[in-house]
Amino acid sequence: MIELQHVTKTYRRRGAGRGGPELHALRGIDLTIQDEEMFGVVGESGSGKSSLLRMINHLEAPTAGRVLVDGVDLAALSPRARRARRRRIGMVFQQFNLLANKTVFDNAALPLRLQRRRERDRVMQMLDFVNMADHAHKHPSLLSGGEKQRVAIARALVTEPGILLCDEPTSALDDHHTEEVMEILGQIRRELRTTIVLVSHELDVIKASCDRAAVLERGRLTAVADVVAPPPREAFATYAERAQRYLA
Ligand SMILES: Nc1ncnc2c1ncn2[C@@H]1O[C@H](COP(=O)(O)OP(=O)(O)OP(=O)(O)O)[C@@H](O)[C@H]1O
Repeated sequence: MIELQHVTKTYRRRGAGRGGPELHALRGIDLTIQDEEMFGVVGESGSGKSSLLRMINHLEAPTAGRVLVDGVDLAALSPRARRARRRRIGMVFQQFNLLANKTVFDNAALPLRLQRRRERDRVMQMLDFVNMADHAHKHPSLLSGGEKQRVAIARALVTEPGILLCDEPTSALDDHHTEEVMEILGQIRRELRTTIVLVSHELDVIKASCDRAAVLERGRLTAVADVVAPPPREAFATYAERAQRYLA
């Protein structure tokens, strides 16, 4: 379970020195995310979505309030214990953040290598899970955006995290690759029983995948909505066919 208890995050405005004006990115957020939920976070640009996500793995520390993950406050741990806990939380980003000079395999293996673990089977298993095992020897420059994101997901999962944080994972992708990535996130949740927190400004993506979603406005939590799934979409053979039907 993830609990945010009256979390506030204040930044010094970019370029402002000490004593300069402050920017309130999050204001008094109270929020509980249950195990195995697919939980959305929506809001306009600058509303605090990424800041909220980065609180959960303590990439950012709250200015006030507490963040508990399975009852543990990461801020109260030693740096070493915090690092160990953080490994139980995976993260994927809009821009994939793959290393260009490493193969798909080496990119996916990176979190294990950092722990001096060589578990080839585990890496291949995760690449297989995201349907990228056949591309293991390739470099990222040869992959489509959707394929890159699938490798980034395999990398995030390789240490078997109980929580996966996704920061705009489909925002750089076209519709087809967005569906592919969202299908995989659904599969992760169903088969690996991972709790997923999904930040997106794309309401369609949240509606199609999440159980509940937090709505942020200028750093405040304005609602936590129970998401009602949309009616099944018509299946179209091609993007062109769908575009024609949608636009007409
Ligand atoms: N490290 C930082 N230093 C100063 N200000 C920051 C920092 N990180 C975020 N901010 C500011 O905090 C506010 C919230 O930013 P955040 O990135 O959390 O919002 P967001 O909803 O994820 O936006 P976007 O969708 O554009 O990524 C913004 O005004 C942003 O400029």
